[in-house]
Amino acid sequence: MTLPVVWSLGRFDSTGRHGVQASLRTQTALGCHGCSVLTDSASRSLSAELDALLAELPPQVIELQTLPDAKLGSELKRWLADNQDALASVRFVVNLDGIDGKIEAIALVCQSLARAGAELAVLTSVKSLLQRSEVSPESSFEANQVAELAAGLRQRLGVSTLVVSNADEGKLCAHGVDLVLKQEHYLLENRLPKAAAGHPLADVGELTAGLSAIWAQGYDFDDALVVARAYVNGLNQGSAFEGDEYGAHRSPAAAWPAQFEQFPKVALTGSRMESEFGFAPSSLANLAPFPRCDTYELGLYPVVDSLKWLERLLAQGVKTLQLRAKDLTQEQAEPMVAEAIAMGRRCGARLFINDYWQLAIKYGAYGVHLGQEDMAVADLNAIAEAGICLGISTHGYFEIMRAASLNPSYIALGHIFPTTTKEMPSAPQGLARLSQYHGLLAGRWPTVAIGGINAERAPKVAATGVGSIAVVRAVTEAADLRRALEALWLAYESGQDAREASYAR
Ligand SMILES: Cc1ncc(COP(=O)(O)OP(=O)(O)O)c(N)n1
Ligand SMILES: Cc1ncsc1CCOP(=O)(O)O
Ligand SMILES: [Mg+2]
Repeated sequence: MTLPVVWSLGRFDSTGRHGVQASLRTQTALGCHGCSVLTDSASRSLSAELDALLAELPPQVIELQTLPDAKLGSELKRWLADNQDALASVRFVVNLDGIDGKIEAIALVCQSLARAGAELAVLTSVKSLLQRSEVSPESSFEANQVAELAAGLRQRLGVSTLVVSNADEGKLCAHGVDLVLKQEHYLLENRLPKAAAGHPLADVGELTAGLSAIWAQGYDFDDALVVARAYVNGLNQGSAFEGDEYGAHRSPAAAWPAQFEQFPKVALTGSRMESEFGFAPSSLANLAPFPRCDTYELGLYPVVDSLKWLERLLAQGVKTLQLRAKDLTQEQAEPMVAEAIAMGRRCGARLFINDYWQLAIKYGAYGVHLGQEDMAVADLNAIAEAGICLGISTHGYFEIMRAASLNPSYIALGHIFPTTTKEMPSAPQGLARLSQYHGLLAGRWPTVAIGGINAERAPKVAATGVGSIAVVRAVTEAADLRRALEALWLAYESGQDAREASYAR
């Protein structure tokens, strides 16, 4: 196994609790090889050290915890500019809170990185944001003011991504919030535990270290941030106070986050929090709950594009299925959707309608399936009020948490393997990630795996404990439909023990 390499540029802390040593612990716990470069020792040549490290262990991510003094700062800037090509695919994470007052210095370094074409995220706390904007953190301020100041800071620093964390419970809102500003924006909501005496809460330092380690493993930025926040929440929840003791301290049990409660909620467009920050008017404040599916185990789930296929599958006793007819106008789709819903009802099947949610409401479908983009534009209040089940597509941790915030009827996880049925903008998730995702959601929502699944791969998919296997080609391209369904069912049934074990975790 090849470990991703992450560099931390920061200070030495002889207690081992802060600085590069703390980052190293996080990098190791989260599955990376960490390299440490000290920025508080002027006795060495920084560029010679970075040259040697670049030759031997080129990084996927560089974490800048603190900026060196003016002399080493200029040397670092020069080195970054001289190595633009070699650094073009490296991502950078900067902990602005570790950089005392040197806003010009950090802006210079950021601009030099931007020229290298590198992806660059700067993380800071609300307190530090206000201080840098010359607003007293003690004075009262509104969430929308913070969003405005953050937008200004992002521009001043010239960075693609700025994350502002609020860890001061009660100051900004009653909960912890990460405000993420990119070309678009989003808000992560965290339940903040109280700090125990003598055990300060982990915050931006741990978040930058965790983000670096997870981003280095090929996750998209938003997925990496959500997992890093879950890691920090995990440190701050029970585990931080239950680890082994050393001196007067406890060693937090650092590990890949696997508990749903650790993960932040992603605020939905139209949520109360989005409106507090001045982003979108509140429209989902009184969203009725979506119906629960009658089981966590939706079983084999064929997704097809015609009434003919639905008829054949219903005749074979299939009980969960989807009509996915693309690119029709509402008028063209209406008779097909109406008939599909009537057929599903006659056979006592759970029939989901993809995309055409207005028609699903009009004809009283069992359920609707929506993608992430549809979620933002569909009338979710109308779907919930009509009492229609809702399934949501996801493609990684961030989207899973956004879907979960909606409390839908099921969550689909895809695409697991390469597929030719649909052009996918993201990479296949694979079985290991499917297992992690299902582990988070088991016993809370029914899960559905989709993408490239056939009879040969289905037993491995079922072994993850996932509650349903959705297929297109494995059914529509089968030479013998009855046999294909039998093989897929057999594979699904082989996962029964794994499914039961997953609810108990
Ligand atoms: C069970 C299931 N999972 C995912 C999808 C994909 O839905 P969506 O993201 O809306 O994309 P299209 O299917 O509309 O192309 C699905 N249909 N079913
Ligand atoms: C609609 C959809 N959404 C994610 S993958 C997929 C298509 C899956 O098709 P197949 O089972 O033929 O790979
Ligand atoms: Mg769709």
